[in-house]
Amino acid sequence: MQEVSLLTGSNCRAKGAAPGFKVAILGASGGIGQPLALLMKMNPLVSVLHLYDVVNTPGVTADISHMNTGAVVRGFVGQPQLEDALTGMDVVIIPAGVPRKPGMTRDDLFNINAGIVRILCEGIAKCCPKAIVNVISNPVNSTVPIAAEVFKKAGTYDPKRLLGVTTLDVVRANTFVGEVLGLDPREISVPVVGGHAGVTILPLLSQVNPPCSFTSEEAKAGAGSATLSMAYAAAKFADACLKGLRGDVGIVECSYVASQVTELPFFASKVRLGRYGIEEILPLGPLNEFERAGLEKAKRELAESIQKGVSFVNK
Ligand SMILES: NC(=O)c1ccc[n+]([C@@H]2O[C@H](COP(=O)([O-])OP(=O)(O)OC[C@H]3O[C@@H](n4cnc5c(N)ncnc54)[C@H](O)[C@@H]3O)[C@@H](O)[C@H]2O)c1
Ligand SMILES: O=C(O)C[C@H](O)C(=O)O
Repeated sequence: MQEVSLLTGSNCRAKGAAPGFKVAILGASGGIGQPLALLMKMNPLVSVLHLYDVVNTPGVTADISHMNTGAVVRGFVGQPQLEDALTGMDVVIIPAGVPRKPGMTRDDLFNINAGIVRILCEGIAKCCPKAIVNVISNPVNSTVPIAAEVFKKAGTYDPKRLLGVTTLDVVRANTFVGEVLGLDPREISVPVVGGHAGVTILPLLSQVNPPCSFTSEEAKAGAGSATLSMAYAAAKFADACLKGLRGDVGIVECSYVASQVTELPFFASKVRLGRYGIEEILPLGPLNEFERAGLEKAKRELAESIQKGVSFVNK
């Protein structure tokens, strides 16, 4: 038996796909990309899963492809294969780029990740301009505006289809609130608005469902870098996008999107997803005094991060 050869084939079977959507993960060999690939291979709404990275996708693809779920998996490695990875995709998820090390801010990643996101989005504009794009790469507050500018330049920009993934903030907030209240985190729904960095992450604890109250000490949420919980959050968000595409009703998630909820061009808040991406951006709702002060701080930092992203593409 040649056991070794089982994991060395590059692409797997190209037929027998279940009906469903075509999803690409760009950065699929990374700390987020690999578990995200696993979770998307398990999603019954996915018929074809393309795994793209600049390294290691043949092995990851062969490994994931052995899961006997409906999605057909294909691997693509290196920029010459980017176009094939993207052609025909309904949803593209981008966790490509460097993560931060201790002591760094998410903005410290800008210099490397801005260029990576630009190249990938140029590929999307060319090969699957109608795809729903989920941006995970940090700093999300700038990489989403970068993606928008790239799509504008290519003439393909549709703000309804570009979404920054902030689900991890919601997932964390639900977990922390559940722990404090001694409730099942699946029953908790904390809207987290603003953006995805430092003071721009604004959990609206006054709107927690079921209603509850916190002391200011309890309300200090923690933070940290993540791969596995991020993969879970990204898979949850992508699943919501796919359910929207399928036509399910009442699909609402927080996301960092082109927005008129504030005077800023981008802002994270609850959005309703549908067949064409974002169908409605929901208002912020009533904020308490603490949250109103937080919102002002968040907006100041967000304005700079957005401008930095826009200038990067237009310099
Ligand atoms: N939005 C969020 O909530 C959130 C949460 C966690 C991490 N992140 C961000 O996600 C990104 C990835 O994190 P990670 O821990 O998976 O990092 P990682 O280094 O483990 O993986 C990144 C992958 O991207 C690949 N890559 C690099 N350049 C590429 C290119 N040009 N095209 C395609 N792939 C390329 C790398 O080869 C690597 O496999 C980081 O920027 C991190 O800060 C965002
Ligand atoms: O903190 C990071 O740099 C990664 C990610 O944005 C997170 O919130 O865990």
